[in-house]
Amino acid sequence: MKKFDLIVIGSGAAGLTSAFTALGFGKKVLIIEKDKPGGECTWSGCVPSKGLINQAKDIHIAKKYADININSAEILEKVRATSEKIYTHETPEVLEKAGAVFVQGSAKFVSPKVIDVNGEQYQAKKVMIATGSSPMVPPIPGLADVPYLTNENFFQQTSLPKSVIVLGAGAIGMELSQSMNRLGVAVQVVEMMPEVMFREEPEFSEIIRNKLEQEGVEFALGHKAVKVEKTAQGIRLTTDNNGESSHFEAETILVALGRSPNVKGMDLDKAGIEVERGVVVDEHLQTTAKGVYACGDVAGPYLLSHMANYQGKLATMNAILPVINRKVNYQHVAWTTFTDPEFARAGLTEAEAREQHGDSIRVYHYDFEKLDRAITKAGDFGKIKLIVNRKGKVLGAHIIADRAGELIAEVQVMKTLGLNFGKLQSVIHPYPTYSDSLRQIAQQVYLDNILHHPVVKLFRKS
Ligand SMILES: Cc1cc2nc3c(=O)[nH]c(=O)nc-3n(C[C@H](O)[C@H](O)[C@H](O)COP(=O)(O)OP(=O)(O)OC[C@H]3O[C@@H](n4cnc5c(N)ncnc54)[C@H](O)[C@@H]3O)c2cc1C
Ligand SMILES: NC(=O)c1ccc[n+]([C@@H]2O[C@H](COP(=O)([O-])OP(=O)(O)OC[C@H]3O[C@@H](n4cnc5c(N)ncnc54)[C@H](O)[C@@H]3O)[C@@H](O)[C@H]2O)c1
Repeated sequence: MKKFDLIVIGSGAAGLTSAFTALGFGKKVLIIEKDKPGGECTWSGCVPSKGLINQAKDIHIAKKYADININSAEILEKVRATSEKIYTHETPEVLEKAGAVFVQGSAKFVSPKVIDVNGEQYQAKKVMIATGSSPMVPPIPGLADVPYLTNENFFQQTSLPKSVIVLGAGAIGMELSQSMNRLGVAVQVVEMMPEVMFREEPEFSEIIRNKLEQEGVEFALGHKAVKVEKTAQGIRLTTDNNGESSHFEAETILVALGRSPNVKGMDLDKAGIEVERGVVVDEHLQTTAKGVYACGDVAGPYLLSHMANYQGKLATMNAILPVINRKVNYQHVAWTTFTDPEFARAGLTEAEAREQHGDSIRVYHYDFEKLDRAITKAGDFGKIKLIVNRKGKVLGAHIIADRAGELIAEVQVMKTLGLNFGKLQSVIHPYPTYSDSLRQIAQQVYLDNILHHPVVKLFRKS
């Protein structure tokens, strides 16, 4: 039986980070992958979705100036070419050149440290589960009998449909709905919650929905999908809205209702590895089997590429260098939804901040109507909400703006390093820039820090 320091199962964002971390420490690493390396991010997630979003944005702008003939077959070809380009950094040859052994096939546990692939067994001192997640397809009557889309087959289509029902107004539903609509597809979004992106700052979710509605995306909120039928033209969806039935028709349906961890067929029970919402891990990312770790979507709780990287590195260090044994820390998590405008977030919503810190929090609202850079580009829209504690340290930030994903990074630095946001007022920002908005908010935080200082308060009272 071939022996390794670390066996990594899965080579998406989490598995690749894990493998490269261990290789960096000179460890003998086996990567087992049932498909091509790269995982969801490269083939059916971040990369192709952003490829589509960017092309749809270009076309949306161009349509203001000219009649554009949209060829969705060509657009999807370009999207796939982008994935192939990223893949050139992740091929089995690249992985083997970096020192890993790559085996193609589905991994199954024989015992905690022995893995079977295609009938051959491999042993390791430590094992990393990084098998990702798959679209969650609930047992809605009739759904299994119609040819539905998920992120897994969406980017493989030869062309876009004329009309689509998008089930779910989460990150996938919102990003793909806007892009498809901009590319000429009639889009109806069906969401069971009363607002889109229900985990986000509510007033910001509403803004982003209004933006998509203005462009022509239709929303049915508070509608739970209950039945799907095939029709001559495509499909018919029945929903339940507080006991009332409604019907929606379209050529096809896209299911974007959340994710399930990829654990089927892995015989995790033979290794004593427990699964609940994902593979159960402790604060060191070790599973219920000693020496077996898990990272990325299969473990959760944040199903994001950068969190897969973060966890992949931490879990691997804990596995191969046990003296380190760091605890996972989710205090400073940020993400961006790549609608146009983008919607970025770091930390708590206002309600969460109030619940945890009481009414001592301070909330700042900033509108790009005040920002010279935005004024120079007519109609440039942007809003920022910043929540700080009584000391001026960031608890949460929410930004809707062009390139909000870049802007949030500056807030994220202040937040993660525990810096008083008011200090940013003394940092020279180029003019005219979007990031100058953050300096302007910092100016206000700085002044309020002074006004809220106990000594100043005393003087102001007297
Ligand atoms: C449409 C869409 C857009 C997204 N956009 C973003 C974004 O903009 N930003 C962001 O941060 N996140 C985004 N995400 C989420 C991101 O794609 C995932 O969080 C990330 O890819 C998870 O990485 P992973 O390594 O955990 O899993 P995966 O990338 O799924 O990798 C798991 C790998 O394991 C392999 N595997 C599974 N089972 C086995 C087995 N038994 N044996 C061997 N191999 C196996 C799979 O083939 C796969 O290659 C998006 C997701 C979707 C669906
Ligand atoms: N830009 C990004 O970072 C990005 C982009 C896309 C996806 N992702 C990741 O992928 C994950 C999965 O995305 P997703 O959009 O599939 O899931 P999600 O959990 O974000 O959204 C699913 C939505 O479906 C709704 N829903 C569930 N059952 C329903 C039913 N029967 N009828 C109507 N609505 C129903 C839910 O209320 C929810 O709003 C996200 O959690 C995110 O972490 C990230």
